[in-house]
Amino acid sequence: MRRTMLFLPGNTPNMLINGDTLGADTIIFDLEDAVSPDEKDAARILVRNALRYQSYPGCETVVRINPTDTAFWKEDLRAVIPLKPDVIMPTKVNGGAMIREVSACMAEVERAAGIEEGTVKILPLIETAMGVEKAFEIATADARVIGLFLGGEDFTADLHCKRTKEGNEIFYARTRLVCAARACGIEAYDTPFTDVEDMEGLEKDTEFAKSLGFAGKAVISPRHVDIVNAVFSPTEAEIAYAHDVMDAIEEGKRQGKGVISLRGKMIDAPIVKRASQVLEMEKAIYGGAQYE
Ligand SMILES: CC(C)(COP(=O)(O)OP(=O)(O)OC[C@H]1O[C@@H](n2cnc3c(N)ncnc32)[C@H](O)[C@@H]1OP(=O)(O)O)[C@@H](O)C(=O)NCCC(=O)NCCSC(=O)C[C@@](O)(CC(=O)O)C(=O)O
Ligand SMILES: [Mg+2]
Repeated sequence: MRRTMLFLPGNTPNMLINGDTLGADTIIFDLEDAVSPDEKDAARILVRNALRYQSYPGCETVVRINPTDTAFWKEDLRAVIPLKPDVIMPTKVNGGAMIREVSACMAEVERAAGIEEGTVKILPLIETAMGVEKAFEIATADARVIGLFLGGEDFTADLHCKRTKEGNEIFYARTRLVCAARACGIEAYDTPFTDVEDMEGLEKDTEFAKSLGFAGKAVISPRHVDIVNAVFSPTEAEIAYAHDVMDAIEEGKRQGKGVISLRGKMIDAPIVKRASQVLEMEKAIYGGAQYE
């Protein structure tokens, strides 16, 4: 479950220290664009120490590394992989070859550190026109890939267009990523909403991302966590309905029927599939059935 993925700039110790207490499902230690080139070494040491000395219970840990055309990315991997973050996020990913290159370097570091090869996963950040066009190739490039993550700011810069709150300019990229990810049985995660003060805009943007099929969204501020978590969590009514669907389908089975009706609406296999997804989320969030 990755409803919210909170970015923590790697060079800000106060943000790294309490990252897991802010309610996000995932925290992303950033060594890339939130860190200026002359702070890269310091940030790498800080993130390494955070992974070594802090524990982040209940939070997935991701490290966002620098692009493969920089002098930094291999150093990033050598510094953090021995501390076993859950996931590495390569940046400006524009094809499957880049993922294989990162994965090969990760394997080298894993072997040297005595860690089973393949332990640390990959969540590619797709934020170029080429990356969007090659989304499926990226998703299938390596067994470590666990999802696709859209970066709207760099993507619109690459398109030479303005990023707007309405998001028409990223609509194609959003749907393309969701479709490529789901075609491979993995999930897509949406770009952050960058206006820290606009909670109404955040909620609208998050609702829209969810309606397209995204499983979660990045956030840059702890103030955004509750809204994004709420949007990506099933409501009480959705959970109650999912239980009713399961009860109804069981009753239908007893009566030898594949299709039944619940409060005047047809219930068949896709509806049952969606209901079971809601119940899985209920279990993941509440540790069991919350409403029966
Ligand atoms: C935005 C802002 C400067 C606002 O600052 P403000 O000072 O106004 O925030 P306030 O709300 O006043 O802070 C109140 C208290 O919360 C603490 N606090 C704030 N943020 C926190 C946080 N993230 N984690 C933990 N703690 C936090 C703060 O330390 C303070 O604590 P305290 O002093 O104790 O009261 C700040 O949030 C921030 O730096 N965010 C992270 C930015 C970042 O990582 N960007 C890179 C990743 S995105 C990216 O790269 C996108 C992409 O890759 C993809 C694409 O393409 O889309 C691209 O290409 O663009
Ligand atoms: Mg970016």
